[in-house]
Amino acid sequence: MADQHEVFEAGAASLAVPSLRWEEPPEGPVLVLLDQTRLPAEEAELVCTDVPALVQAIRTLAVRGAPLLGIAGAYGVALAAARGFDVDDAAEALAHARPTAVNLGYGVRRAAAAYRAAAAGGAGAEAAAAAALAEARAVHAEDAEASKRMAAHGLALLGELLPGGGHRILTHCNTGALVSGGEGTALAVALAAHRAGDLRRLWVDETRPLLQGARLTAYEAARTGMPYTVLADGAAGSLFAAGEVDAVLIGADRIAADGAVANKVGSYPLAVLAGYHHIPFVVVAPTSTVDLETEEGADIEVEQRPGHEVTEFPVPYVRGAGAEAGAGTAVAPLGAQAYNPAFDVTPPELVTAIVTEAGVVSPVTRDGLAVMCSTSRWSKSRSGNGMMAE
Ligand SMILES: CSC[C@H]1O[C@H](OP(=O)(O)O)[C@H](O)[C@@H]1O
Repeated sequence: MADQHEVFEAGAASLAVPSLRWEEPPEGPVLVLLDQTRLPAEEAELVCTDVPALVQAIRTLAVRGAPLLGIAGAYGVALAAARGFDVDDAAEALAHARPTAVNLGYGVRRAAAAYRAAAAGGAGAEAAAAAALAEARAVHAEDAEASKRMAAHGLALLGELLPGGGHRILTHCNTGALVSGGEGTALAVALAAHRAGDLRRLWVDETRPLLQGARLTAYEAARTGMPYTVLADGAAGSLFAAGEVDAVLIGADRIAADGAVANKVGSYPLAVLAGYHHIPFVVVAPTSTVDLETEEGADIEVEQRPGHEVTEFPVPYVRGAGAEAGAGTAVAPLGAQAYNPAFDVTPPELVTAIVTEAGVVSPVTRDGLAVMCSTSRWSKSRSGNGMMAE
């Protein structure tokens, strides 16, 4: 168990244990998750033996982050198939566990399509389950490769936008290895800059209400030796005003065909601040996060989460006492109403560039995104029922 005050040796891996792994103990296959609601105080693992357990883990953000949700969803289908549960029911439950991150449905559909194709081809239950697992592993491996490519494209973009190095990067929420098959999306770019000696400061928005920044990005930054400072979300404006931010790097949960970006709530205000202060606002996401079938930002379903996440300090997320109402420490009067959207949507005109594994789109246009997605290794079928190799 890591002591959250432990100073990790510079250059350590960003995670002590993988964010997720498939295991096949004698009693049957399981999906082992690093429980992100317990970090940074505990590196606790959650063993999922069935789909309801995985759905609950997704809903409570024990496993979270768009790319990792796609990977977890694919393994969830494989788990259902391997344990003889109904794959169609499993796919439905997993795909609807959280509404905004498009990756979740994409990963589920890929594994379910592989299972169904095998079954339709005459494969028995065991072989069809193996096909679903192989597809889940492919989703996992592709995301790891995409993470490497995004880091390289993002580092090159920073070099163009900010010649001279010494970048002061502000980031929001958590977009590192905890959300990826590799080292993440936006945080992987910051880590690449750090390894290149070009990261002067990583400003880490705490990211209320669930504190993915203060808890998770700080955990990853400490482990990798990045020079980081945590700040209250409301303090970001004064950093821009003081000229202390050179670029904003964030992730995404769904990018609409027009380039509108759904990301953790608090991202849109950062985009407005960056625009006002003429600071690059860069989104880093794999093409699996681009949803060409959602025309524009207004069409993106933004997840509304329980009010107690706002009205109670998330002590459960520090002590791991669970995520239900009443488990935290009330900071608002009992019965207070709360507005708690998990995400907001940034219009394309406020986005300087979108970095994907297939390259960089800037300026952000509908055509630019469509071309980018068509050149990536996987291109979404227009029917939206999954991914097809070109
Ligand atoms: C690069 S995906 C990470 C993305 O997911 C986070 O949402 P959540 O913590 O609710 O899963 C946030 O939007 C991050 O940008």
